[in-house]
Amino acid sequence: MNIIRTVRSVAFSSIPNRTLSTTRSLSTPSAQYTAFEVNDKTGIATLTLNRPPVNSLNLELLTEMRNCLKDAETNKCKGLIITSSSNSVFTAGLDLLEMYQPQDERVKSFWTALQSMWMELYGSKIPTAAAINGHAPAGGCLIATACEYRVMLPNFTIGLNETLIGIVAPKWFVSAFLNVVPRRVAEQAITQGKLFTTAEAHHVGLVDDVVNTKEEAIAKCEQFIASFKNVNPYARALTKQQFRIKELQELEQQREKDLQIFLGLIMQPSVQKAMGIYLEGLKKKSKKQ
Ligand SMILES: CCCCCCCC/C=C\C/C=C/C(=O)SCCNC(=O)CCNC(=O)[C@H](O)C(C)(C)COP(=O)(O)OP(=O)(O)OC[C@H]1O[C@@H](n2cnc3c(N)ncnc32)[C@H](O)[C@@H]1OP(=O)(O)O
Repeated sequence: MNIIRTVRSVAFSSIPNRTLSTTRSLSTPSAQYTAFEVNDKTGIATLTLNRPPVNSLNLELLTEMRNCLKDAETNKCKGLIITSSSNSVFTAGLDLLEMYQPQDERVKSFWTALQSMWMELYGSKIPTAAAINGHAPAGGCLIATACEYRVMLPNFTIGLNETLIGIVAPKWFVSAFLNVVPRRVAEQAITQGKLFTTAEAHHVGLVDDVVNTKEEAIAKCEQFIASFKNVNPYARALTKQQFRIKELQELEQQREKDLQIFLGLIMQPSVQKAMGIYLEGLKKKSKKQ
């Protein structure tokens, strides 16, 4: 597969209009798990998650994502689309191997990188959209709900399934979910660890649209971003901020406490045991396929 490397530090305004090739991707040697392209004509950036087999979010992928998000904003892109290079998985959520029998310093960096990536995405000044072209459990759902718009392909699943693994979705995972579905639906689903099918997710409003192909999904995201073309970007950003500032400030002020709560929970022997069993189940299933 062709891996497109991350574009860094390229002012969108400095990219000339070209008729033949309409996307630009510059490479940086450190981008391993993401492709980041800016469409010369539309100014829309696409961040493609590319960590086979399931785009599980490890420290390095989270760090790359955050860098791409910062670049998109710094370079004044018109909007940002997140999608996956896989045909069946948007992202399998957090890499369980980062949390199972972890090394002390690494697991702290991992959680801190997740907090930073989420704050960057949730608080992004530019319009953000998720083209969900595969399963999006837990951390996958977190990324989708941090965006302003979601479109999903049929017959996949999305939701916060943490309780099924014996862990707890932190408050900021839940608050973003609550932005898009009614409280009653959210409470029931998250306590059950429910993974919604695409059709169910659409029915409850967890995703805005359903389309059949990745290309259509990207086109829908582009339409959503283009819907702001007559809106002043500064006014838009400040208005968005009013909706999101509370969750952002809450996490910013409590980052260390949030980290300690996370460590306290995942380091419990019963949680480690449950995670080990869950991982074993995934591996057995994967071998059978
Ligand atoms: C009071 C407040 C307290 C707050 C405390 C906070 C604590 C909260 C902590 C964490 C929050 C957690 C968030 C998460 O995101 S946890 C991850 C949840 N993800 C999942 O449950 C998804 C698991 N995966 C799947 O269901 C499937 O893999 C799939 C549907 C995504 C894709 O299926 P398929 O294409 O059939 O792939 P395989 O299942 O065969 O998997 C291939 C390969 O990948 C491994 N794998 C899958 N998912 C993960 C993962 N999330 N992490 C690591 N590895 C994963 C799988 O084991 C296979 O490996 P292989 O056998 O070695 O090939």
